Amino acid sequence: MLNIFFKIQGSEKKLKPLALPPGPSPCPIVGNLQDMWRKKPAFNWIHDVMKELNTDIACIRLGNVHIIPVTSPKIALEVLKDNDSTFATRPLTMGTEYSSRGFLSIAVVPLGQQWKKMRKVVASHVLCSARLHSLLFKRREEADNLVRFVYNQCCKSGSGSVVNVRHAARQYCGNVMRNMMFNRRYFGEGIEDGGPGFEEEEHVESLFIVLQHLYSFTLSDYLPCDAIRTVSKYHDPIIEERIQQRSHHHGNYKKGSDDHQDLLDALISAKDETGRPSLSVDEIKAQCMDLMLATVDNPSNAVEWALGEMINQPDILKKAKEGVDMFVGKERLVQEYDIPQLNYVKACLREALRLHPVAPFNLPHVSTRDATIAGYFIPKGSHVLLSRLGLGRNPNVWKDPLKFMPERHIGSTDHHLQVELTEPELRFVSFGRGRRGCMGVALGSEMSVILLARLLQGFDWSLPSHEEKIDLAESKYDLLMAKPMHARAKPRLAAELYNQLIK
Ligand code: HEM
Repeated sequence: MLNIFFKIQGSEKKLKPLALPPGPSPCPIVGNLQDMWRKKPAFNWIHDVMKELNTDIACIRLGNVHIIPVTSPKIALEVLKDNDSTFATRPLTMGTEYSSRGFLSIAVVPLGQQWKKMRKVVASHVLCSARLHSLLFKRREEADNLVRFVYNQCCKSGSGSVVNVRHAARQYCGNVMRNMMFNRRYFGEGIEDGGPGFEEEEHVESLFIVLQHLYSFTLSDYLPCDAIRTVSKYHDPIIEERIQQRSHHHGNYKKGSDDHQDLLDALISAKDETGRPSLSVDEIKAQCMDLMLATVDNPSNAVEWALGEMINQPDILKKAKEGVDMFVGKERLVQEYDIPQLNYVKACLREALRLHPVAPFNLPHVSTRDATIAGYFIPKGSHVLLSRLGLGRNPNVWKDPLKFMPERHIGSTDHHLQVELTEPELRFVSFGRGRRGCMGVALGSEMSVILLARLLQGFDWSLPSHEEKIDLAESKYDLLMAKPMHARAKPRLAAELYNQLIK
């Protein structure tokens, strides 16, 4: 059989064949492609196959590529901890090549000099704690705007109004990143009540289309191209204009004035050892796209699911609200400096990230050489997919895995005092770990906690009339809630607190 790798074992120098992980037998040439297409969505088929074979690691052949899904933390750690450097590159796809302008940015770029350079520039100039700290006021503006936007919807009716939580959450994420990156909330005129205009709707919607298709198993390279063009249509003129301005004001652009730089300024003004700009115009454009894509989906999806689950379990909702009231009170709005106190809110978010990940798999990790994982042969070029779904819902790891139970994250061994959203033990995937781990742990955590905490503190949430439960069904095609979550919001703080947000 072709798929067997012979390994010389110890001093005996006996040839011992290592097998590939178990999997459905592949047809010649196309492998398992036909099976997978017949049984869409692909991730369901893959998880069904693994269940049938009773395995936490499998091998699926798509054409000549070995896809290796993994559903146990032990094996996941073997990949991202013990063999991190072997599995640190990404697949080459048309979609990712296009979205990164020819592999110029970070997240989807294969391991190499370009990835290294961009990761270094972004780590030291863009996502460093000094920069994030200096842009706190922008995140605060957007946290206020979120409350204002929801409040304005409530004011339309005395008993509270039904709010589209998905919409509010996604727009908050888009606003935060637009404000931090481009120093603006709106590409166009915006809307009086704090909500998005046409441009912002189109921007955020296009980001989600790109994300949905980046590594999908379907041949959908054309759809994301349109969406990428739409995002670029908004970003690129701002980037070009800013680069021009900065080159005109070169003389006045003092180093000491770093304080008010937004992320775009930070990218433009980054210098290499010789004092020349580190990044080309294309690299800046690609990196802005990359950061925008990386920011919007996880926090908004986690909060939408968390709040839906919490409305269906009022005890949990009450406990989370009481937590915020106890540490923050009702006299002022919750802020980032409160986050260390908000352990129960963070436990709810961890639970949402575990049970309702935004995507079935982590970003793919491709091996740069042959390797052995869980005693199986993993050939060079394999795509290892840590299953966010399989890990987070693994019944050998989690009791009642399908139940939303934030308590499971409180006081567990590695979280004595502080609940964090990170999960380095990979019992579920939140930010991953290792050299391809998420670069936005601090920002992503802050955004998620503030988004949920502001919604909980600012409003009493309940079911829309005539509904007995929030419908927590998943979409047929992915892991999003089948329908955008709608719930009734009623202001619960003094009117002055909301009114002072109205600009
Ligand atoms: C709750 C929010 C977030 C979650 C759950 C999350 C999760 C992840 C995950 C699972 C990965 C892939 C890790 C891997 O390949 O093993 C990743 C990669 C990445 N994330 Fe995040 N992320 C979040 C927010 C952010 C934010 C706000 C930023 C930046 C503004 C960001 C920037 C990145 C980048 C640049 C990568 C690619 C790293 C690389 O390939 O070298 N993320 N993130």
